[in-house]
Amino acid sequence: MAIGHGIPSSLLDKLREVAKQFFVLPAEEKRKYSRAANEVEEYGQDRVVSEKQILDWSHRLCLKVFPEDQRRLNFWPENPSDFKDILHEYVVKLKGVMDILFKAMEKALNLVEGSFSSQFGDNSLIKARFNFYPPCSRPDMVLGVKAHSDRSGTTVLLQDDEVGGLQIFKDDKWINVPVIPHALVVNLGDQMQIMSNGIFKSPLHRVLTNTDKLRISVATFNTPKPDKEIGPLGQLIDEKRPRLYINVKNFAAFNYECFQKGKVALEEAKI
Ligand SMILES: O=C(O)CCC(=O)C(=O)O
Ligand SMILES: [Fe+2]
Repeated sequence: MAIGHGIPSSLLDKLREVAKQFFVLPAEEKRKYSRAANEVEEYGQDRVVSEKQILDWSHRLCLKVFPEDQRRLNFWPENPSDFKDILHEYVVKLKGVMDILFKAMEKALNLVEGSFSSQFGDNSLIKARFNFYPPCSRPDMVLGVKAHSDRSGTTVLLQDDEVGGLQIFKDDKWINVPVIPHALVVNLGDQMQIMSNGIFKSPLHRVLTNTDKLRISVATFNTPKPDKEIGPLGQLIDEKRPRLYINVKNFAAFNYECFQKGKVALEEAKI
């Protein structure tokens, strides 16, 4: 949980506000931003891959924000009119926070500066995902997001300022993540677990639904460029800590392949 990250509270409030304004628009209006069936970006629900699948109780708007020239601006909401500017301002500031995070993680493990960030490449891929969880009459039956670990390198999450629901799995228990309105939740993803040779963990987490309140969150994922091969840093491999993972390119595709076979990517990447 990061406070003192330097992003003004007023900007975080505005981001949540425009997200809410978009989400409460009529379905017709939101459908303009719907993704194509084979895409994961833009507006929609879980991708349906099987008839037996239980869908998450959420809608999502997923937008590529960096590299800037890869933005698909026609999918960035026109309504509310300040959505685009506020998202841009937020992600520019957040990128700065992400760069500081790399330095802090490198320092924590006594690594040469740039060890992690160079594996991401000069123009790493950053996506913002707006999660909207409508009130749910049967919170005992369905989750807002099923248990998962993030496929990213690093994730920074802006939670709802009032409504909790996020839990992480630690010591065999689900633990509530507290709601601190202007804090950012830093969550490391699978690729950081691999790069750190298992020292940093990519935790399992999930989101509960609730009966009477809408919840909003904005998750921003920083991912190495797909053509970059990532793997455990040489500086973190020695006799006491042998290499735990193979090198992987395009982890998103690797993950999807594993998922199709009913396997877990982090397990498949183990030596
Ligand atoms: O809504 C949240 O608090 C978490 C969402 C999440 O885990 C995700 O988008 O990967
Ligand atoms: Fe997540």
